[in-house]
Amino acid sequence: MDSARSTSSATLVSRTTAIDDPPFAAAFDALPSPRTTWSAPDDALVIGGGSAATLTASGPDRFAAIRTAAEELFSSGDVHAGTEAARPRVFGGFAFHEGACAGDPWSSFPEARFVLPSVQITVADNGSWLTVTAVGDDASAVTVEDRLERERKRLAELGDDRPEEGDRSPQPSRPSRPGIREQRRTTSREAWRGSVSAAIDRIRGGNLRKVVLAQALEADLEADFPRAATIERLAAKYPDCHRYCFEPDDGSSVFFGATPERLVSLRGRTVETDALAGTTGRGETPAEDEWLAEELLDDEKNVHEHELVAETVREQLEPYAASVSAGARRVRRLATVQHLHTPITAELNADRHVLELVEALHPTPAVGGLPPERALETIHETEPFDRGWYAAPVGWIDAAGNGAFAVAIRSAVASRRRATLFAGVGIVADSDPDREWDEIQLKYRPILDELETETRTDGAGTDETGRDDGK
Ligand SMILES: C=C(O[C@@H]1C=C(C(=O)O)C=C[C@H]1O)C(=O)O
Repeated sequence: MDSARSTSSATLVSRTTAIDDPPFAAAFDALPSPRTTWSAPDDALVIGGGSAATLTASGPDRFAAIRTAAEELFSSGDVHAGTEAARPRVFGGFAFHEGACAGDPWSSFPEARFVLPSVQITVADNGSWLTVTAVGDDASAVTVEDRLERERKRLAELGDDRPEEGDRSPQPSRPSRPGIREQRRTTSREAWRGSVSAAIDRIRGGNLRKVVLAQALEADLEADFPRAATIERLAAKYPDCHRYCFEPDDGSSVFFGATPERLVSLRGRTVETDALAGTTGRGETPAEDEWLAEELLDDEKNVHEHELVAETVREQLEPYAASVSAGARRVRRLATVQHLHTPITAELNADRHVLELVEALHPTPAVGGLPPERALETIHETEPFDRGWYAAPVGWIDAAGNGAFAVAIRSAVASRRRATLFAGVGIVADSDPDREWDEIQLKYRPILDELETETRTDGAGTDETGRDDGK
């Protein structure tokens, strides 16, 4: 049954104060669960803790249900945000499809869940801010302002532990990477070849144009998974990506990642989105990188795979838009892979809520396929694991219905001693199962590099495939 549940009932009270730049890991560790972090190249860094209100929903109507619940939550408010970046926003995400959160490691993740943090740290271009928010009959300006002052003092004490400039005394080091004791794949190389061939048969049979097939990799960790340190390292390594982390209510695990793919951002009537599909590796040298990029731009199979996405995104936006325009196709270079990328912008023909666009666009053929129903059927029949929030929309919504959503790829769920990683590839008629297998290994690298004790520098994935060829 579909459901929408909100723990909010009455007024929202929110107060913000300017603070010194907080030490990320100490601030993250000091906040209560459920914690959220969000940062993007054109967005402030947010670290949220606790919940002033939680919106959850399930079933096919989960997008509309969250929208209604968010509109209700934001319908009345006593807000002194001080700066735009610290205005009340709910942060969260959706399951890839209905029923995707049934099994491990997703059982604590609802099919849609957004949290209005009770304490939020915002690091924006114009400084750092601390916000306290409460919702409900007993929320009052006095109690929120009291709490703000207490949280400010607590945070300032964390900041006191930082070295003075020029202080050369030994500093506590970041927790190191946990190390991997054992890895298990959901899909053997043989099973993969079989699934890709079957998908290609469907495509050649005319039923399907493209399908994105994914795998999961379960890693048992040698030491506890260091949440804050991992998020910090991903932020340093992937400054051009959307970085996200979401804890379920019980804080028992965390879904996190650094994705190059924006699903949609809406500000007023201006929409920005990306078509991102078609992949090659990184070279050993700048010249080799260039050569691989040129080859990718000219490669018929990758360009076809990419154009299916770009065309579909444009078509899906058209009913909502006064104008849609696409930039030139280019190559997006990341630490371990390079992708074909087309930036797409649109002006809407009427005021819309960002979740209307999220629902219209998800899943794009970059993570689902074409036609969507056939692709989803193929995914269901093929993948032996639950996608959960992998490859689904994650982001934020504000009171005006603006928002920013990313596609949650290059991601994993980690509990104390276990991480489950996800990666997928687009299959078209002339895909080669072994090359697609190799591409999946490259797409695990951003997360795997944060779990293994030794970081490799070549980015080619040979170590991983060499140790375990998936048989
Ligand atoms: C599905 C993933 O990536 C998607 C698939 C791509 C491809 O097939 O070339 C490229 C980028 C993403 O749109 C993933 O990383 O898990």
